[in-house]
Amino acid sequence: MTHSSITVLGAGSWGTALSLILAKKGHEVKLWMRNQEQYEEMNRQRENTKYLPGTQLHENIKLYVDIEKAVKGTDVVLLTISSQAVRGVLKNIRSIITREQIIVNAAKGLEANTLLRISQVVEEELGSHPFAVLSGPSHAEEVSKDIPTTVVVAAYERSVAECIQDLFMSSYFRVYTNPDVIGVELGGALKNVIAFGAGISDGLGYGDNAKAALMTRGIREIARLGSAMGGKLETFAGLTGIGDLIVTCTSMHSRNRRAGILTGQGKSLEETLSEIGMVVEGIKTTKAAFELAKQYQIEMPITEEIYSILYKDIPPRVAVSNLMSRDRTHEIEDIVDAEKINW
Ligand SMILES: NC(=O)C1=CN([C@@H]2O[C@H](COP(=O)(O)OP(=O)(O)OC[C@H]3O[C@@H](n4cnc5c(N)ncnc54)[C@H](OP(=O)(O)O)[C@@H]3O)[C@@H](O)[C@H]2O)C=CC1
Ligand SMILES: O=C(CO)COP(=O)(O)O
Repeated sequence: MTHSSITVLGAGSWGTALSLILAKKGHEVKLWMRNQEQYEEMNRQRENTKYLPGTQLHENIKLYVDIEKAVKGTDVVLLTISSQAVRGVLKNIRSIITREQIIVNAAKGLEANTLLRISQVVEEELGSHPFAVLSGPSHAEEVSKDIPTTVVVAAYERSVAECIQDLFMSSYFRVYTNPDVIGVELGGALKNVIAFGAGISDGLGYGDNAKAALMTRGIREIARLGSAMGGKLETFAGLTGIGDLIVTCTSMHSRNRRAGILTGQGKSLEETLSEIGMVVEGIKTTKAAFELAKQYQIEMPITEEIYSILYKDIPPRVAVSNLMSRDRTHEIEDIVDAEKINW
């Protein structure tokens, strides 16, 4: 196996877990963080006590606060900061990064003020650049314990997708490829909205029926908007769509779901975010998805109600009642013309 050097931008839970996979495979990892205190603490403890406690950092992981030193000369640059931070970080590396370095995005969100996918943000900031996106059902807490996990990598060029597939593949981390960059990006971002909703349902004390309803109707919303925006329907039935939806709607590791639970229990958004203390991508992505639904004229009732809870202070129970009292409809009428169905 040839060994590569990889820059990981963002030492949160995901950046640390992905660094561990790569380091254990013998790659040289340069893990960058912006915070000097975190850098000193992590260097001392060889552990990310804030974002991923309980896992020792592998010796192949070197820590950096100087972004120039972290980015210079590596083969791959992995983005593991929150989606809203990506543009700012890219601006800082614009004059350092070269076209030989593949950018891999692992953040799952949409840029709130522009409604752009991360690949579009990369293109705006760096122009045409080799790019891949890594997504799928993969909680950092489990990956860092070598628990079997599957993900998908999408890129415009097959060689780039396969290069990143080979980079990450291990005995416990299985990587599939997919040419559908738009679908993989949107699946990963939009599932956070539904996971937040699933959490609200749990916080209200509802049961498994309500959760199953949200997940099933939720994936339809994701697929409707995602395909209107250029993603392939099959992608949303895969790891980035239904796969990630299952894991985030059901796992207590999910920050989106946990934030939803606190919201359903009546906590304010401020209280919720301070209690979670980590990035909750679904909050900003809900707003972006709501606006995109309007732009593409796509019906997304669950997303609209979650938007109302978050941005119009509608009580969660009222939002549920709004969903349950919608006009009767056919289950698949948005895909098949109801008049043409053979009863
Ligand atoms: N955790 C997981 O299991 C998974 C997460 N993801 C995705 O990965 C992305 C990161 O999530 P995760 O690691 O969990 O988040 P965390 O909350 O654990 O960490 C976020 C990291 O981003 C850094 N950051 C935030 N803003 C900036 C900025 N402006 N400049 C530089 N660094 C910044 C934080 O640094 P600081 O401490 O200085 O604020 C921190 O290191 C998200 O998009 C998430 O959806 C995807 C799959 C799995
Ligand atoms: O995307 C994830 C797992 O696949 C992480 O989800 P959360 O951000 O909700 O924790």
